[in-house]
Amino acid sequence: MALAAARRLLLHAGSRLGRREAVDGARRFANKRVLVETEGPAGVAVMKLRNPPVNSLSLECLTEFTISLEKLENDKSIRGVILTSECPGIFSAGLDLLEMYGRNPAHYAEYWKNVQELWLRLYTSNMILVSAINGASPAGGCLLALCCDYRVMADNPKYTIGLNESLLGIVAPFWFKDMYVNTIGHREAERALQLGTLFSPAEALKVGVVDEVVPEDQVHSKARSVMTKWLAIPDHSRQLTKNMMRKATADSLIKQREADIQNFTSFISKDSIQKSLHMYLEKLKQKKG
Ligand SMILES: CCCCC/C=C\C/C=C\CCC/C=C/C(=O)SCCNC(=O)CCNC(=O)[C@H](O)C(C)(C)COP(=O)(O)OP(=O)(O)OC[C@H]1O[C@@H](n2cnc3c(N)ncnc32)[C@H](O)[C@@H]1OP(=O)(O)O
Repeated sequence: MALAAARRLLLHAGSRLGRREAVDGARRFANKRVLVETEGPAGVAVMKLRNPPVNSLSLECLTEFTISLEKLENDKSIRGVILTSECPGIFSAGLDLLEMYGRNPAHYAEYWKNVQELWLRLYTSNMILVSAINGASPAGGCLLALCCDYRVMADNPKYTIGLNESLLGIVAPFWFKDMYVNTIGHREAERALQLGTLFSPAEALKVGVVDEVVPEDQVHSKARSVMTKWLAIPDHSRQLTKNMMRKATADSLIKQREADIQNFTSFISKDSIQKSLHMYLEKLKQKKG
């Protein structure tokens, strides 16, 4: 209930801000953790995640992201979205570990419902989505990129991308796995999921996790030029084709959303899984020295 009220408030605040910030035909609206600007080719919005330090997908961030996407979907002048990050060196650190550790089952269920919601919206969006991956992109960060129609990644060997859940002692759910298989094929996905592989940009390009790797200072211009190419395709034929390619994967979650929430909740609540997450969080802390 509280979340629904927050959602209404944010939608309202976002539209007021959108009007107030209109300058020279470029428009912007912002929630605390997501900034949306329309710039560049007509009909294109740039969506920037800004949840420092690492753009982890906290419940608030997921909610704001979903609302921003909903607003763009409802704006018939917007045909494409470039998804990127405002946090230096990080695209997104994925799901927020603190939402999955040390909480109660009701919280886990609420969190997972919102993860599902964002995924379904992104994966089935009618808009053209291009990701400009300008930093590290593990697990849920990789998931965001995989939802896009095209992925451009910065050529910086410090940045890695992949579904690394197994390294945390957790398991990517079937719909993460399905999307990975759809993108890189069964054998590569099987290996990468079991090993929790985080690919360098060059490796990611080789296996097909990303479509293009460009020098870091060209990620945004390349994403824009890719977008221009995709915009040249009639919307109706592109959208019907996208739907044909993605519907079965999305439907398999839609058919069992409740069961999936329950699976997640009981899995993540297990002592052994909480212990693994604790160890992983400690490792992240120790890394700092
Ligand atoms: C058959 C049964 C199946 C049942 C299955 C059912 C359901 C499925 C169950 C579970 C599915 C869960 C799916 C999970 C998906 C995820 O996305 S999990 C998150 C994975 N993310 C990561 O592994 C990334 C971890 N972070 C890093 O590697 C690094 O932080 C970095 C992103 C590379 C950035 O490095 P750096 O710039 O050096 O920053 P720091 O490491 O110092 O981090 C800064 C602070 O941020 C905190 N942090 C980092 N990542 C996260 C995160 N994901 N969530 C929350 N917080 C994070 C980090 O701890 C630092 O905090 P402090 O400053 O120390 O407080």
